[in-house]
Amino acid sequence: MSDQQTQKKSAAKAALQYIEDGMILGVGTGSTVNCLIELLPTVKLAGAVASSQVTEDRLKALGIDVVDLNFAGTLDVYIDGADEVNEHLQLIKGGGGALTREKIVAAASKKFICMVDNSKRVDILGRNFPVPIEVLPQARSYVARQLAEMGAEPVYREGFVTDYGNVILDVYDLDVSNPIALEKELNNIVGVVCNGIFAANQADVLLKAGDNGVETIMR
Ligand SMILES: O=C[C@H](O)[C@H](O)[C@H](O)COP(=O)(O)O
Repeated sequence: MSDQQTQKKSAAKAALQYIEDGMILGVGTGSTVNCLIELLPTVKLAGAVASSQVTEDRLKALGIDVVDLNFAGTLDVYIDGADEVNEHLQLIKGGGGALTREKIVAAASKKFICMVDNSKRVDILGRNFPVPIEVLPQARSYVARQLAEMGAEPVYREGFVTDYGNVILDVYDLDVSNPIALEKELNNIVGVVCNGIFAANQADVLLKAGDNGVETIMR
C-alpha cells in the first residue's frame, strides 16, 4: 500500500472518534471518504446523508440507511476529504465533481471534520489545484468568458456531468489569496451553481495524516 493510501486510512480511523451511536452522519465523497465508509459498519449509525450518488451507492451496499437531507434536519457531524487545505482550514473541493452536494451537506451540519493526507496542505489555495466550478450547461461559454476576463483559465471537464445534471469548469490561475471574497465573487457570476472554494463553510477540525501519525488541528 502506498504511503498516501496508508495516511488516508489513518485519517479515516481518526475520524471515527467524532461519530456517536444513533447519529445521522453527513458523509462526503472521494478516496479518503471511501476509507471511512469501509469502517462505518463498526459504528451504530441511525443513518447517513450522502454527498453524492457514488457515496450513496457505497453506503447502501454496506446496508447503511441513506436519509434525504430534507428529512434529516441539522446534522451534528459532516466528514469529508479535500483537494487542498490552508492554515485557516479553508478548502478547495470538487476534484470528484461532488462540490455542490458536499457544500449543501456541510452547510447543514454543525461540525465539519476534514480528513487529509500530507499532500493536501498548502500555503495558498489554487496554486497547484484548479478551482472546480459547477455551471448550468447553457451558461458554460458565458461563465468561461467571465472567468477569462478575471485573468483565469477555465477548462471544461469534458464528458463529466454532475449529480444535478450540470457541467464543471476547472479553473486555473485564479487569485485565491482572499478565499472568502473570491468564493462570493464566483457565486455572483450568472449561471454558476456553486464553486469549490469552501471558505465561508470551512472545516472546523482538520485530521492531517503524515508519516508520524494523525495531527488534529482545530479552527
Ligand atoms: O468532489 C470531490 C470531493 O470534493 C473530494 O472530497 C475531494 O476531491 C477529495 O477527494 P480525495 O479524498 O479522493 O482526494
